[in-house]
Formats: sequence, structure tokens, C-alpha cells
Amino acid sequence: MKWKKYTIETTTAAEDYMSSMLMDLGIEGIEIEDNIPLTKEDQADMFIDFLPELPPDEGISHVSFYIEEDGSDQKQILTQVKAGLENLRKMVEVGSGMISSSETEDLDWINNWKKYFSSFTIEDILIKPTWEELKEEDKDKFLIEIDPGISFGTGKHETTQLCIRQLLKYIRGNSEYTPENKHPKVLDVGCGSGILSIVALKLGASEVVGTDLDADCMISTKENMEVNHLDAGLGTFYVGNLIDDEELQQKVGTEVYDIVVANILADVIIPMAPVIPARLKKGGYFITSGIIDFKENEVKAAIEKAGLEVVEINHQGEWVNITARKN
Ligand SMILES: C[S@@+](CC[C@H](N)C(=O)[O-])C[C@H]1O[C@@H](n2cnc3c(N)ncnc32)[C@H](O)[C@@H]1O
Repeated sequence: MKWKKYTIETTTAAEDYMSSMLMDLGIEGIEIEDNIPLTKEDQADMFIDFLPELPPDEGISHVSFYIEEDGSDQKQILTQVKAGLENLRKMVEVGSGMISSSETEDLDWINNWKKYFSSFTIEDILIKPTWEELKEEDKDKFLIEIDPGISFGTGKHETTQLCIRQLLKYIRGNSEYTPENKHPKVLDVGCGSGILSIVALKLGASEVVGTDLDADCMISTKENMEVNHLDAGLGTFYVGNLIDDEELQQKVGTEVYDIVVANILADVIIPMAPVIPARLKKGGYFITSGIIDFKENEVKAAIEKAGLEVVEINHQGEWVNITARKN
């Protein structure tokens, strides 16, 4: 599909008004480029732990939007955008308001990333996108099928893989480690696509409870449970923030989990560490990742301060997994 990209030069003060005006006109896929650093909340939502140095913010912003080349009345939309822009001038400094245009190559916003997600294995687990056909030679493999939709969690990210390896070890066991409980109850904080809950259940977990800030993850997780033939009753998933939502903490429960897994971000795991020991049974494990290597010591200190004993630290690329025990 061919798209035409239009870019409005405006001010950082007007960029939100500008995108809201465009959305009111039914335009989706709006892009904002400015030199304002992301907030901590935006960083957490976007799973970004470190940011490039930006040039100084001079108050200039470029707001771009895309219109399908065929099938839309470009002229009419542009007239509406120009009228909307002039209306905004009465409320806020919109700057030059100059609109430039360029052609883009074929774009399929929702599905393009799928080209980069194909089957792969972690130890003996085959992770396969739901849309890929299962090869004859893979029919007997330990299979997890995933469509993350708009949630995080194809399994390709180093942090997810670090957690999967720990689930393999602490649920199934391996040569150096034999778990006492082969059917643990698992809490998956930041469940995303549900991939870690599904791996845990497929490895033998008796039940999983998951949480995420993002309501869309509930849909992806539910659908992925179904695709993997897991009974819906094996998993309960809640939207919310375990760090400070006492109602959620109560729903999730106290001293009921053999394993808590949380693949989020160092800046989220640090404030979350104090509420983890209360969720774990004595002897239970906290498996966490999403930690960029230069924040390893900070996260380790927070986990130890919360009263857990760090038993393992693993690395993959620039990412870290910390596993800790409640003694
Ligand atoms: C890196 S993704 C992990 C997804 C999946 N568990 C995996 O390992 O691939 C992190 C998820 O944590 C969620 N998240 C961020 N902060 C959170 C918080 N305070 N509580 C629960 N979930 C959170 C995000 O919405 C996102 O879905």
C-alpha cells in the first residue's frame, strides 16, 4: 500500500493540539518528532531504558501523518487540516505551520513487524508465530505458539529468553538443579503477550496469575492461552500496578507463589522489589529481567534490601536476569 507522508512544522506547545486535531479528522498513525526527552512513564511503556543525547529543545516540533495514496481524497483532507491549523492559531502558538510532503514505500503499519518474527528455539522449546505453518519435522517438539498482537512478548527479546531459561530451570529442573515443586503456582508481573505464563503452564505450573498496566495485554494473553490449548481456568489476569495498588495486591494474594517472574525494566523493578517477598511462599523464587547491564547493581541492591537472597545473575547481550530466593 502506498502512502503519502505530510509533515507540519509547528511548536512543541502546539504538538498535542495538532495531533488531537488530526485524530478528530479521522487520521491515524501520527508521528511527533521533537527534542523533548521522554518521561519515566513513557520510557516504561515503550520499554526503553536508556535514551540518546538530544540536541537542545528549541521548541520546534514536526508532526507527521500519512494518507493512503489511492482511495482517499487528499485535497479535501489537506483543506481540513489547514482549516484546523488556522483554528489552533487562535488558542496556541503554532509556529510556521508549513506542510511538506513526501512519498513512502509500501507500509503495513500493523503487520510489517511480522516479517521479522519467525520460529526459533530456546533450549528445546520451539516458539512459533501463530501464522507460520508447523513443519512436519517439528510436530513432536515442545511448542509454544504466539501472536503478541500489539503487546510485548514474541520471545525474541533477550530479556524474555533469560526468563524462559530460568523458568525451565526452576520448574522443570536441569542437571544442576532439581525443583522441589514440579507444579508451582506462578505470578507473571508485566505479562504482555502472556508468553511467560504460557511457558510456565506448559512446563507444569499448576496455575498462573498475571498482571499488566496495559489492558490490551489481557486480550493477547487470553488469545495466546487459547491457541496453546490451555484452559482459561489455569490463568487469572489483572490490569494494574502491583507497586502501589493495594486492592490488586490483595487480589494477587499473600505468600501464595512458588515463583514470581517479572520481565519489566530496572526502573520499575526497583520500586516493585519491596512488594515481591510478601507474594512469595518461603523458599520461593523471584525471577526478574528487563534490566540493562549498567543498572544490575542498583536492581540487585533493591532486591537484597527487600529481604531476598540473590542466587543467580545471568547475562544475554546487554541484558541481565537476577534470580533471588525468599529464605
Ligand atoms: C518487556 S514487557 C514483558 C512482556 C512479557 N512478559 C515478556 O517477557 O516478553 C514488559 C511489560 O510490563 C508491563 N509493565 C510496565 N510496568 C508495569 C508495572 N508496574 N506493572 C505491571 N506491568 C507493567 C508493560 O506494559 C509490558 O507489557
